[in-house]
Amino acid sequence: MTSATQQQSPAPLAARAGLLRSVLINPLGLVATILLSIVVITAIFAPLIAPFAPDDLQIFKVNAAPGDGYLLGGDGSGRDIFSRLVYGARNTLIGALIAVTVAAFVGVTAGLFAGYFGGRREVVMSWISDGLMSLPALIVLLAFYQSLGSSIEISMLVFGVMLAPGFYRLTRNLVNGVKHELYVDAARVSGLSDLRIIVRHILLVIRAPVIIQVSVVAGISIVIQSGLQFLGLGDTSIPTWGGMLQDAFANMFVVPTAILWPGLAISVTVASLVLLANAIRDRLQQGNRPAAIAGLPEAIAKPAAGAAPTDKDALLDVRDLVVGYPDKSGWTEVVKGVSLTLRRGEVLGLVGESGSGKTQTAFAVLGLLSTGGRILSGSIWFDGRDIANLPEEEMRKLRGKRIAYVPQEPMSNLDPAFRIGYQLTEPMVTVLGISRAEARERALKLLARVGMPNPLRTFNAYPHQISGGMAQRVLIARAISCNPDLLIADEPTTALDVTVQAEVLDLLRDLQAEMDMSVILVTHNFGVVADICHRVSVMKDGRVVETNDVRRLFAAPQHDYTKMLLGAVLDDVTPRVYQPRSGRGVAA
Ligand SMILES: Nc1ncnc2c1ncn2[C@@H]1O[C@H](COP(=O)(O)OP(=O)(O)OP(=O)(O)O)[C@@H](O)[C@H]1O
Repeated sequence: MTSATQQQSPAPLAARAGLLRSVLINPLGLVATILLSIVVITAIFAPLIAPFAPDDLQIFKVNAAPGDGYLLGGDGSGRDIFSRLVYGARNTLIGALIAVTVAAFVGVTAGLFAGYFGGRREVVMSWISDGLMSLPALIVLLAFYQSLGSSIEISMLVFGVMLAPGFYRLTRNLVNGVKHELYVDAARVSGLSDLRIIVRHILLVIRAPVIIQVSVVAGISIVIQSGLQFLGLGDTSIPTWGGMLQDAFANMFVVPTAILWPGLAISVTVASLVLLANAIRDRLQQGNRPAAIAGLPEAIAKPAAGAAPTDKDALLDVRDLVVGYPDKSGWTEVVKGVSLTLRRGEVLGLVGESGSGKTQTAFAVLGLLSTGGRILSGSIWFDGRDIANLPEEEMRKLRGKRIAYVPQEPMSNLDPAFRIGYQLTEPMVTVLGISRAEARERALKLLARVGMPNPLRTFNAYPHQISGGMAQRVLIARAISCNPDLLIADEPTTALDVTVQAEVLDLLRDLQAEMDMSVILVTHNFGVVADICHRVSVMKDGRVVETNDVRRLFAAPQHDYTKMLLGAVLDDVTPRVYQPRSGRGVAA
């Protein structure tokens, strides 16, 4: 299934290509990119742009005013400030580039290997990193300056090593977060070498925060480098922004404006680097939403509300629901005009082959479509109110309290950091507004009700201390804890073994009858449908091809696709047909 809880896999190539475009759509990102491009182009083409050589002295132009032969005026030695600024960009950027390259190369390489292999390698590298971090960088730079001379390149090289621990820690933590992902295990199983896994599967996934760090560290390097040069610690024969600041400062009372230009160049460059980092971060926080969304016409996303259903017994009435995701050419419809009705106390099975749109229909009702997904048209009437495209704040009030959800993967839906008890009581305290003590009492009763042999032990356990079947029971307990009117269960037994599947289905059936809940059960298993559902809708290619009572559907399927599905299943399996407790169900 395609669900919000599915394992994340590396971003697709299209999304990666979209990063630059999305950064440029962000106004701050665009401004930062333009400014940085100007600085970089200036640095690269300095000899073509600068009208004079940086050390060209003209005795008559000492402290010349702007425009008097020199665009930005002359400095105290009669050199062109503009030309020195242009060449200064080149030297300053080279210094920053050295520091960033060394820091990123050393830090990221060490972080990748320490994070991936762990053990003693990680311990030793972490010691070195901690040791470097404990040194005062400026003092170390001054010491190196004393022993190795005035080369700013060497200073920046040393500074790069001092900055490497920042990259190391970031990379190591990121690698620790992804190295146990299933796709990394799959790469290992398929026989790829560690080096190839690190480069192809890990570095690629963690690259974004590293890029942000590069941007920030480049800014810091420019500031530190300029600071050192301002203090006179650098080769004064080379034009740099820091060196120009020093010259202008010494001459400040004669030409006060001269300090403005290098100051402005440093500030604009550093600010652009920081803004660029922010724009990348903003983009990453949005997820992989394609840039195409922003350009799509709003009108397409407005659903037609239609009239409210007249059947008072209908709790949910989905009409002509169309769900789409943006792609390069517009919208791809994954649900294409689905209509469903669910009466109070009824269990409706939603069946169909993989990719037929069952989960997307269920998620549209829950208001939980993945990033970019929209209800393009149609309506979802829930208890007399159209909830299609309801604001998230309103939807949140419904979810949990009136509409609950049981997912397919129980383990990945429990937070490993919190005890089961907390995860059960939290929604009750928030949604029902009851006290913690009351919620605890209810949670223990619920755990007993869903068949936990020792409710108190489960209440105090962490998710890793219980089995998959127990976790699914916990999630069912959590889903029903606020007495919802509608329960949406998305293949709730698929991840469980066969005996546990039957127990969980029995539990769901009993709870549904006890609480007279309406249930939508998403499944591709006709055995499950026969076991628990009153009615069933069969989906194919985003459409409902047939809706019928379970018995009638099994006895006389109308649509060829239903016949084909049933033919495929019933060859081998005899389903347990549901014995209803209320009059609404299907007679066996
Ligand atoms: N985030 C998404 N972006 C684009 N398309 C998506 C997205 N999520 C799902 N789809 C597409 O929607 C279609 C329906 O998916 P859905 O998850 O509803 O299928 P399903 O019937 O529940 O399948 P399964 O039984 O395998 O869970 C599929 O073609 C899928 O590729």
